Amino acid sequence: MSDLVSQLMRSWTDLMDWLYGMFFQQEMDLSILGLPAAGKTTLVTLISRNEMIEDRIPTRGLNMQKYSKGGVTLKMWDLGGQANFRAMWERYCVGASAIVYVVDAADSEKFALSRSELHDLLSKPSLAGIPLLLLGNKSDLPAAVKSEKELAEIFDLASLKGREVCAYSISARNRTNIDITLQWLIAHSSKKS
Ligand SMILES: Nc1nc2c(ncn2[C@@H]2O[C@H](COP(=O)(O)OP(=O)(O)OP(=O)(O)O)[C@@H](O)[C@H]2O)c(=O)[nH]1
Ligand SMILES: [Mg+2]
Repeated sequence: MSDLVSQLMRSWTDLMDWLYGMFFQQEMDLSILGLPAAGKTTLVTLISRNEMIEDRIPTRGLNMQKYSKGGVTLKMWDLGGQANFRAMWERYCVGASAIVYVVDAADSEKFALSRSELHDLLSKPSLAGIPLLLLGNKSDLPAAVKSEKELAEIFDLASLKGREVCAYSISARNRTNIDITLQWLIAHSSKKS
């Protein structure tokens, strides 16, 4: 009986999501950035296809994958992290609803470089005011910094003024905190019809 009730509730929620989507469809462009091997493509593939990719294939240039729920479609622009691709990060962030900056929270040797790339990017006047979500990925690894407060300190997020800023500890591999990540993106991205 309770199975039937929960199934009916799910169908009702799906119907409401679909109806809402028919009338209030919104599309958001998200730029997913970070140093090589931070886990950007892994995360984006998990969100859009619910698949965990194991092969390490560095992104050359960019690729785009979508995720839709209810009336919201997230267009996730996954940009390559190698030095020669970083030059185009700014171009793909202009006009974005939010910037998602992924760091390998277990690779402390790269924190300084990752922080300076983040701050260089966000100092561009063309990107003023765009919300930032910093994701400390690979929380499944023992060496990972898992405290969100510590991540915010390491990446000096307090100095970023004039925009929404948040940090979450996640694991794309273990699917940890992916739900709150999606909630933040949907709630904090500026709305575009
Ligand atoms: N342990 C662990 N490994 C992960 C996690 N997410 C990604 N990885 C691994 O990290 C490596 C790099 O992942 P990618 O998603 O290709 O990294 P990327 O940020 O897209 O890298 P570029 O495209 O080169 O900029 C792969 O071997 C992934 O399997 C995670 O949450 N935990
Ligand atoms: Mg990639």
